Amino acid sequence: MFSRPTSSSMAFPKKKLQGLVAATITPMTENGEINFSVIGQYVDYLVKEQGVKNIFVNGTTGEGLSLSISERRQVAEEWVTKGKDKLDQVVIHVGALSLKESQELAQHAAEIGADGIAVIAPFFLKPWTKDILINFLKEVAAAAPALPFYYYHIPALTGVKIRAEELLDGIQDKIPTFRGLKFSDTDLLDFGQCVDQNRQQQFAFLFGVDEQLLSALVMGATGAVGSTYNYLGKKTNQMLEAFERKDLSLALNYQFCIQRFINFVVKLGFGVSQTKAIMTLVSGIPMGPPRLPLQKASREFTDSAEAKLKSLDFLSFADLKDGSLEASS
Ligand SMILES: CC(=O)N[C@@H]([C@@H](O)[C@H](O)[C@H](O)CO)[C@@H](O)CC(=O)C(=O)O
Repeated sequence: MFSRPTSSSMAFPKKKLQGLVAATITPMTENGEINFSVIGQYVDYLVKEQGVKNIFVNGTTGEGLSLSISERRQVAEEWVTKGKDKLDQVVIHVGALSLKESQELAQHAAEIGADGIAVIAPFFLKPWTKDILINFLKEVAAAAPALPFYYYHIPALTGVKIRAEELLDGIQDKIPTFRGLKFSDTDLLDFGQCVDQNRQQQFAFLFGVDEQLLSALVMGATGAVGSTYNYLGKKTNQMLEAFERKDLSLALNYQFCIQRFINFVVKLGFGVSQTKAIMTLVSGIPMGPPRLPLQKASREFTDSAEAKLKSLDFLSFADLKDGSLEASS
């Protein structure tokens, strides 16, 4: 299944991770098994229909922490294999409660030729200080010494509230492979200070709250990782282009439009299950149900989301593929 040279013999990718990064969904069958058969089609959809060429695998959206270690390895391999010569970068989230498991996944990511690894803070027995968290991350990063390392900051889910700004202070002395931050939090003071205090570094600052991306771009975000880029990648890329051209008014129009959709679904109850249902609807690729403890999105949710997407002109009726509703009944 491995189709790329091993990373131990490769230098870091020359290009900094930037632009949109889709936090991939892990497609599943109705029986709850991973549906590897649609991943090739999923890659093509992201690249051709959404203009998204970077992915973040086995993260929150990918239900990475709900998969077994063996499943995580297989999912990572499938994305790397199917993304070869099509995707720019494949970053694998290898965070786990067990340091050993995290190291095993990091090493595996290097072996299969992934472009980077990311790690969340362990969230059951938690690190309570910056130094302890750094020690954990350092041990994981050391298992893949040739891969760029990203810290995945998502305090609302991990419960680890150590500020990213504090963590980044001197981080490369401890973790030489550190290349950036995936910041999934709404604290723009913390995010802005991460950028401001590390201007001399070439770090990637990847923002993870899709509905607030424009504000983060103003603060210096160099890219974004998120669930909505699976199906709103094209729209968000238009916002990025407007921002690049310094057409802030147009960029704001795009952001507001995206916010209208996210605001609508958040009020209905929005999470990974709903992301699976929306992606099935928009792409026509069956994403299947989520794994317990998550519950499948209701038919009512999907119908409302579909109506909203149409009213915002995010898809024409022709964009809806046959059978696209099957996973949301
Ligand atoms: C809590 C959560 O799932 N946040 C999403 C966002 O993309 C989020 O779905 C979006 O901003 C809508 O609220 C991402 O930050 C998660 C992510 O990047 C991942 O799946 O690893």
